[in-house]
Amino acid sequence: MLFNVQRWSLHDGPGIRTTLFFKGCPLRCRWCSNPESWSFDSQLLFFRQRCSGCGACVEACPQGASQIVDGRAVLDRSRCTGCGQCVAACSSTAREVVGLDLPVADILRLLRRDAVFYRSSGGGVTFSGGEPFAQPGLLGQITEGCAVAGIPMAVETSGFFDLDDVHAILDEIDTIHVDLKHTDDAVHRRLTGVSNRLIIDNINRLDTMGRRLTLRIPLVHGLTDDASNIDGIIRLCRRLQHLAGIELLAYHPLGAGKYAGLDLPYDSSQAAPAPEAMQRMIHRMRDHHLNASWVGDLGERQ
Ligand SMILES: C[S@@+](CC[C@H](N)C(=O)[O-])C[C@H]1O[C@@H](n2cnc3c(N)ncnc32)[C@H](O)[C@@H]1O
Ligand code: SF4
Ligand code: SF4
Repeated sequence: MLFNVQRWSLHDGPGIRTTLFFKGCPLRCRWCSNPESWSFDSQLLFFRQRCSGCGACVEACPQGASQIVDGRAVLDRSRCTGCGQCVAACSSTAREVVGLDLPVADILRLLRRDAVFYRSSGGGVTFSGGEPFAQPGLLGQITEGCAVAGIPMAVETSGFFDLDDVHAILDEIDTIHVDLKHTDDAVHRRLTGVSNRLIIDNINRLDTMGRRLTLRIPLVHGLTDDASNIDGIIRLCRRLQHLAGIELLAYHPLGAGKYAGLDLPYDSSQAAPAPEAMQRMIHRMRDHHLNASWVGDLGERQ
């Protein structure tokens, strides 16, 4: 299952791209801008502040998951199946279903339609998410179709996957971006819910296989921008033989509103490091002859 297909994307790799967002992720990064990607199932986003209290959703819901309480709808998520029947009924646009169960043939048709733009711009398709490698069956069928159609492929991954399971898929993918959120395992567990051992192991194994990868570090002030993390990343990168570069991503709050729509808590005190601190980190990495750059929210590079 996907949760979004973004055409004409200019920021997820070279040229004009189509980005496929895979639904489902084994991590729970505190700052994640795509919380609607976490569950592998279709889900309802419900924006209560837009609700007029008309009750149309109560009528439409076959599960009895919606009720009107104090003039506004209340959603019982333990009953909601994400079927989406209430979405069309809601004239206040307070409801949206996330989850696209598209046949692979339709996805490939869409990509082939844009192939002319990929060719003229050096672009292609980018697999993002969520975690694309958490759905190896779907990803494998798409990469196979893209390889036949000659469509260049890139991936944005958390690095948290079983490399032996996705070896053949990786062989088809031209450009690899792997995140490393924190080099300290205990901190990584606290911030993302999982150990970083598999991720670091995969980065080292990909390098040993001769794969050129770009390492991405999301920088959240007070969580991932500490000197020991930056030093750990420098140490790791200096050992890699085929590193294409390091991209520092400053935290942005663009996903904050979606947490409320999913009834998930969000820490709105999170912030990006100051621009001068970002520059200092980049210079520190460059002092170690690492090709580091700062990629802004709109993909602009410094
Ligand atoms: C949404 S993730 C999807 C791919 C994969 N799950 C991962 O984490 O690499 C795509 C990129 O967005 C970054 N990202 C996620 N939330 C962010 C935020 N609030 N601010 C800045 N970058 C963020 C991630 O670090 C990752 O590099
Ligand atoms: S998505 Fe389906 S189950 Fe959930 S509230 Fe709407 S109609 Fe009911
Ligand atoms: S790994 Fe990526 S998609 Fe998953 S929670 Fe972290 S930032 Fe979000």
